[in-house]
Parts: sequence; structure tokens; C-alpha cells
Amino acid sequence: YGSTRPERILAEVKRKATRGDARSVVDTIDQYCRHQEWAMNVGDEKGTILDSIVCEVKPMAMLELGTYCGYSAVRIASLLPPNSRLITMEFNPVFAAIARQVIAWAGVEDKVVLIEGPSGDWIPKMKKEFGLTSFDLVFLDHWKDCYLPDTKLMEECGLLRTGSILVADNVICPGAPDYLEYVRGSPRYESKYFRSHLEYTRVEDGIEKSVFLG
Ligand SMILES: O=C(NC/C=C/[C@H]1O[C@@H](n2cnc3cncnc32)[C@H](O)[C@@H]1O)c1cc([N+](=O)[O-])cc(O)c1O
Ligand SMILES: [Mg+2]
Repeated sequence: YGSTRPERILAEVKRKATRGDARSVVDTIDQYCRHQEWAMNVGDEKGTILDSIVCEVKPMAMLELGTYCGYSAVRIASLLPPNSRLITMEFNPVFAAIARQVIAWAGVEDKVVLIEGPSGDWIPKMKKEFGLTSFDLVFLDHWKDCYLPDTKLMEECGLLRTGSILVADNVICPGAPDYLEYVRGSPRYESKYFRSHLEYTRVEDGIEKSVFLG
């Protein structure tokens, strides 16, 4: 009977990755998705760009929109300073259940809070639910037409402070043109494009890093 792609990715992690070793979970997923079946993880090439930004920012409070199988949650969590948290949102219960197991296998569950539900509903509740003032770093990797509305919602809910950084995957492929136009055109953002390739392919894609100026 047909398993889902995320279930096959989890099975591969349990078969090949070393329990408690986040790096081996990341490498196992990259190998599988490069050689067996493609999946929409940020991947190894764009992942190193994301890694460098996480290491530069050293966020105490980080948000990820769109957990999927948990690949980037594991990648990010393995680089977070002690006592910092990644909150990651996923509204598909099947994907959320897989991601929880991938995160646990990697041994980073104490750094990751996975919220199951739609970002649009949860963003307005973040401050109260988590005693947050603002996010130091946000990784956007969910539906591409949600990037802009969710960014505006985070602004309105006071979740961004002067210096908060937005990192958006796929700004070229599949593309997020309205988001790109907004962060590049707005005087409230200082935006920079990191050219790369769509995960596991030679197609151009890139990551946009945008600093909120307040
Ligand atoms: O479509 C892509 N990503 C969408 C990712 C979507 C993921 O975020 C969740 N989600 C969506 N809105 C949500 C709102 N709230 C919570 N989770 C949400 C979905 O349940 C899914 O797990 C994509 C596509 C390609 N591609 O080459 O086609 C490459 C990529 O790197 C991609 O990221
Ligand atoms: Mg992506």
C-alpha cells in the first residue's frame, strides 16, 4: 500500500541516520532526496546559506513557517545557542506527526516547539501563548502566497523589532513575487538576495534575507 513521501523520508532516517545526531539526519534526508526521490526541503546548498545566517544572528527566539518533514527545523536547531527556541508551524497533521519523529530522532526536541495549525491563526496568539516580545529570526518556507500576508501580520502583531531578520526560501522557484517586491521596495526593510539553486537540482533559486528596520 502506498506510503506518503514524508513517511518514506522518516523510514530512511530511522534506517540510516544515527539517533541523536542532527547532522546525520540532515545528511540522510539530503542523500535520499537527491538520489531516491525529490522533496521540498531547503536542501544542502541553500541550507548552508541558512546555517550562516543562523550562526551570525544567534537567535534566542526563532520562528519557522512550514515545518514539512522537519529537515530545516533539525538543521536550525543544531545551530541554536543554549536556552534559545525554534518555534515551527505546520498545519498538515500528517506532516506534523512525521516532523515530530524526525526532530526527536535528531535529538533536538528540547530546542524545537512544533505548533500544529495555520500560521494565520497562530501568529496573532504568539505573544500571549509564548510570552514572546519579538522574533530575532524568521524562516519563511510555507505556501509562497502566504509569505507576504504573514509578514504583514507579524508586523501588525508587533512580532518584529528593529533588527529582526526574515529569511525566505524559494523567492525565485517557485517564487514569491509579491513578497519580494514588498521587502525590496519598502523603506522598512534592508533586503539582500543570496543566489543558489532549487534543492537537489540545477534550477536557479535563492534565499532573500531582509532586515526589519522598524
Ligand atoms: O511549495 C513549496 N513549499 C510549500 C511548503 C508548505 C509546507 O508548509 C505547510 N504550510 C503551508 N502553509 C502553512 C500555514 N501554516 C502552517 N503550515 C503551513 C504545508 O502543510 C507544508 O508542509 C515548495 C515548493 C518547491 N518546488 O520546487 O515546487 C520547492 C520548495 O523549497 C518549497 O518550499
Ligand atoms: Mg522551500
